[in-house]
Amino acid sequence: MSSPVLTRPRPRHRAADLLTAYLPGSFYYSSAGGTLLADGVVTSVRAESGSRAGATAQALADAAAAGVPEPIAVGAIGFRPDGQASLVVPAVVRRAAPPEGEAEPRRPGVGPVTWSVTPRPEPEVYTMAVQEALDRIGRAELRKVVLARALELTTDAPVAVPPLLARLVRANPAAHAFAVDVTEPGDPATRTLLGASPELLVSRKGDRVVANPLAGSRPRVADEQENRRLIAELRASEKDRAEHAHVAAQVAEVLGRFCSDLDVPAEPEVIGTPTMWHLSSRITGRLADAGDPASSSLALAEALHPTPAVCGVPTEAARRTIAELEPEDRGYYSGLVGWTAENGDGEWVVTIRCAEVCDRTVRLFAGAGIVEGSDPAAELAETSAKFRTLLRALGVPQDTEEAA
Ligand SMILES: C=C(O[C@@H]1C=C(C(=O)O)C=C[C@H]1O)C(=O)O
Repeated sequence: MSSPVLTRPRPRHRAADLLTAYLPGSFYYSSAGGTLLADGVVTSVRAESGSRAGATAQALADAAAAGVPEPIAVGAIGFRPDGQASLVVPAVVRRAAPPEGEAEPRRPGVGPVTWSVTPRPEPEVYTMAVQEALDRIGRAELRKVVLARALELTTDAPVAVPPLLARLVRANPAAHAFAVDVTEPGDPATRTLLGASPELLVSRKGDRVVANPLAGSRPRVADEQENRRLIAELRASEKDRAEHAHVAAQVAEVLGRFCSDLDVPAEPEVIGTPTMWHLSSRITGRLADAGDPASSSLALAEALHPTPAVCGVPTEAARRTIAELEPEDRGYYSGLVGWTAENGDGEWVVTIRCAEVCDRTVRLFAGAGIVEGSDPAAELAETSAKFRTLLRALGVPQDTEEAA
């Protein structure tokens, strides 16, 4: 560890100022709970998969012993257990209230930019994979699997991340917006993972925990009457309710191991983002032993990951199916991103509606849950709709969007 860092007593900042102050290399996170901007590195947490919560707790204890006041760890963990992670104890942490859509600073737009878009794999290959997954579900090899696909966008100049992040936050201040430095050796420039996730994996404050799994979706359209029809259809759809029930049941089962009280809604509700409608279950609980390191926010997040919102049921069969049917490695997509404090409090979200930006290239991922009754063409359309969160922030024209 490097020498202790001097931090002044924490001033209150304006959310808009923290967004303006963000530069690639920093960690930004905002949600309805507040805004956080973290800079500098006291320690990088190095840990093998599965033990990241333990290594992070150790790094936080070391930082506190070295004089860092109220240290936190921030970062992202990839989808695969043996995949990458980027977790640090930052030197300076600034916090502010939640972002407000109106009051955001005016930042220059991203465009006009010409993008070349490459779907990976081709849409027909994706629908064939969905059909293969349906065949496996039909043979009872598994009950649910989430299949994802990627879009690679390239332009002729380096992509500016700060205005892109500002547009994501402005478009949906209630989303869990994030930007994380995930640069790897050999990258030609800083690599940033950024996005606006609607899905809370777990948050913890004292002995209170909240998880908000989503699954079961419809695209959101411009016409309000059609939106009302889509919401009613989603609420009534047996297929979507089954897809959602898998996720809510697994999240409740895992949290139940740590909680003395757990409140699981009997029925999902429908929530909206600017681009999608989702079935949602807000699950709340009280930890049996908040002082147990196994109940820190990151330990809970690792225990929950991967939920069937991004993997499937049973988990191992779904993992194998994903490895066999998805040609692209997911990297950080469908992992977790967030922060954890020394006392165990923190907030982690599912890394979706996101992209990795490096130099002139942007890589987007989106997935859809496949269960008995899924239609390959509808699942392809669902992934296209999910790409829109990022495509709109990038200013990609509608016709290019439709081609995706
Ligand atoms: C996998 C994604 O989203 C997840 C899958 C959903 C679904 O299949 O209905 C809905 C919300 C998310 O839990 C994604 O956005 O890439």
